Amino acid sequence: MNKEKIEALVQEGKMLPLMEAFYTIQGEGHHTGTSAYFVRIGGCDVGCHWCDVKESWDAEKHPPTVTEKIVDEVIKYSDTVVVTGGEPLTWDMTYLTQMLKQKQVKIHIETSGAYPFSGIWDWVCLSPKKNKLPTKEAYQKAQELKVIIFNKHDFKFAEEQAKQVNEDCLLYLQPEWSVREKMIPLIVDYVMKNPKWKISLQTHKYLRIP
Ligand SMILES: C[S@@+](CC[C@H](N)C(=O)[O-])C[C@H]1O[C@@H](n2cnc3c(N)ncnc32)[C@H](O)[C@@H]1O
Ligand SMILES: Nc1nc2[nH]cc(C(=O)O)c2c(=O)[nH]1
Ligand code: SF4
Ligand SMILES: [Mg+2]
Repeated sequence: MNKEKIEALVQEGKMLPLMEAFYTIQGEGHHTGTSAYFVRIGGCDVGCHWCDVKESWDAEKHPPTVTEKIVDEVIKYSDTVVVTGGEPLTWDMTYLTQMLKQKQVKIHIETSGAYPFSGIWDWVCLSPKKNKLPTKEAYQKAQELKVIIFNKHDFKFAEEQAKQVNEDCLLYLQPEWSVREKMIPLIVDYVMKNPKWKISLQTHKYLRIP
């Protein structure tokens, strides 16, 4: 297939730059501890300095993969998929999620919400970033707000973000991994004083699984 044809299919969401896909345990947030198949799609321009998957940023480094093939792999492993990245909303998620729904898969997304919302989702985990705030639609669709705490100012950012989501949205504070030792005591204290929040830890890193 020539380059133009591939680019056109990627634009339509019929091919996607796939970085990796793996069956594991959801390590973070509301569904922590539950098995799921992860699909990590390359491409992200948000630029978080502490991002733990910087290799995902450049979409050109990840091979355009036929969306049906991604779906065929998912159903071999799990009835639940977590679509992550990179930033999955860089791409049109309509086709991928339609194909997954046809197979009765429960579809979760991990997103910064920074790009136009697309796709049909059973669970939206929104993790807003200061340098590129979520769209209005992302705030409305989020079932879970997961704010990363890198420094003290991030508690204020978390409260501002909590005002934007719908009233049923679950609220999580997650320590940035490299500063976890310093920030966990502050998060513990904050959640005890502000019980609408819960703690989310990257448990897969403690478990040493993908
Ligand atoms: C790698 S991102 C990919 C999905 C999407 N771009 C986003 O940021 O939500 C997946 C999750 O990991 C979180 N994350 C990334 N780097 C982290 C770090 N160093 N410590 C804690 N959480 C991190 C993100 O905030 C997001 O909730
Ligand atoms: N086990 C596991 N759980 C996760 N939850 C969100 C992840 C992500 O990178 O989006 C992630 C991940 O990379 N691994
Ligand atoms: S938005 Fe997500 S993938 Fe993009 S840099 Fe930030 S944490 Fe990494
Ligand atoms: Mg991760």
